[in-house]
Amino acid sequence: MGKTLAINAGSSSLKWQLYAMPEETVIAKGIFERIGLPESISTTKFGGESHTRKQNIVDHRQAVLLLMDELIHFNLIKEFREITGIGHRVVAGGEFFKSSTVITPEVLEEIKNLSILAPLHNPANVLGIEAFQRLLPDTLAVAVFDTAFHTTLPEKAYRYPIPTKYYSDYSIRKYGAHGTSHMYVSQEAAKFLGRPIEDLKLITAHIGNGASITAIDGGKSIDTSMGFTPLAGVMMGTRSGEMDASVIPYMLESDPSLRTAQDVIDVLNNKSGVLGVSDLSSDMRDLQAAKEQGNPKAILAYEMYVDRIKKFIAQYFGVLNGADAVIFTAGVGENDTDVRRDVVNGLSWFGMELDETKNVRGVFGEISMPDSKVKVLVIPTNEELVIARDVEIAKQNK
Ligand SMILES: Nc1ncnc2c1ncn2[C@@H]1O[C@H](COP(=O)(O)OP(=O)(O)O)[C@@H](O)[C@H]1O
Ligand SMILES: CC(=O)OP(=O)(O)O
Ligand SMILES: [Mg+2]
Repeated sequence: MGKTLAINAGSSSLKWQLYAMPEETVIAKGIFERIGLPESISTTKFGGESHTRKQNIVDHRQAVLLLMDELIHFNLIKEFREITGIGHRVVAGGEFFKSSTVITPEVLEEIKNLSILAPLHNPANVLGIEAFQRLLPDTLAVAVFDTAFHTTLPEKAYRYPIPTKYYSDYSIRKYGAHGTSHMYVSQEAAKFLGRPIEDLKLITAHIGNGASITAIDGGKSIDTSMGFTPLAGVMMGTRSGEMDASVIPYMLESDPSLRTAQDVIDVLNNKSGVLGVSDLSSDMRDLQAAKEQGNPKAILAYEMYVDRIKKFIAQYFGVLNGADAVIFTAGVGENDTDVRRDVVNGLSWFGMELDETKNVRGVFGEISMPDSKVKVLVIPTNEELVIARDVEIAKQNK
């Protein structure tokens, strides 16, 4: 019973939804974008209204304080204690957290220790958790891990082909990310197709600022494109994705502005991907606009981006030995009709046939032809709903 707040702290954003539970009614939702950059934007939506404000927000702690002010200001809650549960997205749970967990001081300590596995995300997740602990010290708080859904990966998929001691002594392996989203959209896809998920082979493409592709067999993740950290896999807004590891020491040797391995990783995490190749922006909307104007760097960045997504989907046709459906989700996957068209048409040999008339913005469900061997679906993700549901389970177990 009561109101539950679901917090999805990304590297530069904080998305939130306030729910009446257990009815799962959304009372309000919003997003703080461009945290740490000039002109941060906050948007709050409730009862058909939308309020947007521009202000400088230095970190996730300040975003939490502003969020609580807004909830009171817009009369969405009268006092803080109406919130009886808070769910926090945490990207890396390592091998330690296999499912959602009530946050205790020991749990928070462990989440901090796991920051090496998600350097852009876990520190932001921790700031969000700590800010709420100060404001609502007695409220049930639950951590929901991106990695939990991928704990079903078989060893052949999660191990790297390096000496065994690096796994046994240092836990170096593939952990994946975006698991909450891959799980949610795969379950929604099964409902949409009217088939039990146990009978389905699915490839889910979560393409947002961060992006990952997952192979799901019978509802279980069996391979995924992100790795030890969310740097691996496809090319992303600011991240390189897969590349030859030998480049790392060579960048260090050849560029005098780089002093440590961490400096190189910062370039690969924050200055690469679409931003690095286009020299323009990490945002797909900006890239599309520049591409329309014939900007050659933007065209190359776009072609590389689509190429990497195609290759990972093609790989997972191999891992699964065929698939019933490919699902697009997240900011780019849900909105960018060009990316979907070019990926699907470039994989037509695998049995995907796009229905151009259905491939429009805001579409939900099937965008393939009725007789397409592999269905192509667009399913909006909802990580916040899964988070709120896990808080509800924790409330009931209290
Ligand atoms: N209409 C649109 N067309 C193309 N891309 C879009 C559109 N709307 C959002 N995006 C892309 O979605 C990205 C954000 O996706 P999102 O899933 O919110 O990412 P994250 O959770 O990683 O911050 C933006 O960087 C932008 O590139
Ligand atoms: C793990 C990850 O990349 O998350 P996001 O897409 O929210 O940055
Ligand atoms: Mg996201």
